[in-house]
Amino acid sequence: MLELKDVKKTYLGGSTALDGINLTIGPGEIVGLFGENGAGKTTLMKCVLGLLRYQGTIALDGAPVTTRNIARLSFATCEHSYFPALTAKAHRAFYQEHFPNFRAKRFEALMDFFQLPMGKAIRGFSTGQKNQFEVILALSQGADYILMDEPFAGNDIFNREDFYKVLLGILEPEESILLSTHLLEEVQHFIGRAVLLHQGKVAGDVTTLELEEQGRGLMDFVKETYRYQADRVSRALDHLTDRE
Ligand SMILES: Nc1ncnc2c1ncn2[C@@H]1O[C@H](COP(=O)(O)OP(=O)(O)OP(=O)(O)O)[C@@H](O)[C@H]1O
Repeated sequence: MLELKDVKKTYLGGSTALDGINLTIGPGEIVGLFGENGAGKTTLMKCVLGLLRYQGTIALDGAPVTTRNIARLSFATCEHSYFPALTAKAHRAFYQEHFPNFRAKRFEALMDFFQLPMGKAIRGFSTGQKNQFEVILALSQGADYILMDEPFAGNDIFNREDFYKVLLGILEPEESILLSTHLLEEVQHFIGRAVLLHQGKVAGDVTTLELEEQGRGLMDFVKETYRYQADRVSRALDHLTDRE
């Protein structure tokens, strides 16, 4: 169980990115993390991983996240965490040595799925391939909480859609995913729960089962939560062009 209690993050210079986040993610949950640009999604993940200082508490099965349990968390980010000069083969050897639960079979199956070469330095991959490799590492590390922050920037729709299907097929029941993305419609059949952030606060939290029971779609829920203003574009244009 990953538990965030009253987590606050204020960056130097005074910008409040997280404003009292309470969130619990249990084993096996696949959670979509949504929110406008600047809502706090990346900051939340970085706090969980201990990459940023924060106020409040974050615990993994009741224990703080430290070097003792950090391997239970993995992170795929478009800021990338792989070694650009190393090949996939060298990454496999490195991960095998440093992560006792490394899933070599999954690593190879995903390399094969994305048709990535084992013997080429990652810096020679295309942007989309680099992101694919980042995701492969996060999924193969052997973590039970896998955090993915906009993992598919630069990937084509065919790769993304097939990938979600493959992912659902390979995940073990105890593996949890926290996936931040703006591609809401694309992941709606993949996730089991949606958490909506707005200005550093949890604005909505719903399971897809609850939505089904209410006969509502994820898009309806999101629009209602954000009180989506259909006339936003025209108002902005009016404002920009000084129309009355
Ligand atoms: N290093 C930083 N220094 C100062 N402010 C920051 C820093 N990183 C993020 N912020 C601010 O914190 C807030 C949350 O940013 P964050 O990157 O977590 O949002 P996000 O939801 O991931 O956005 P996006 O969808 O655009 O990636 C924003 O107001 C942002 O400007």
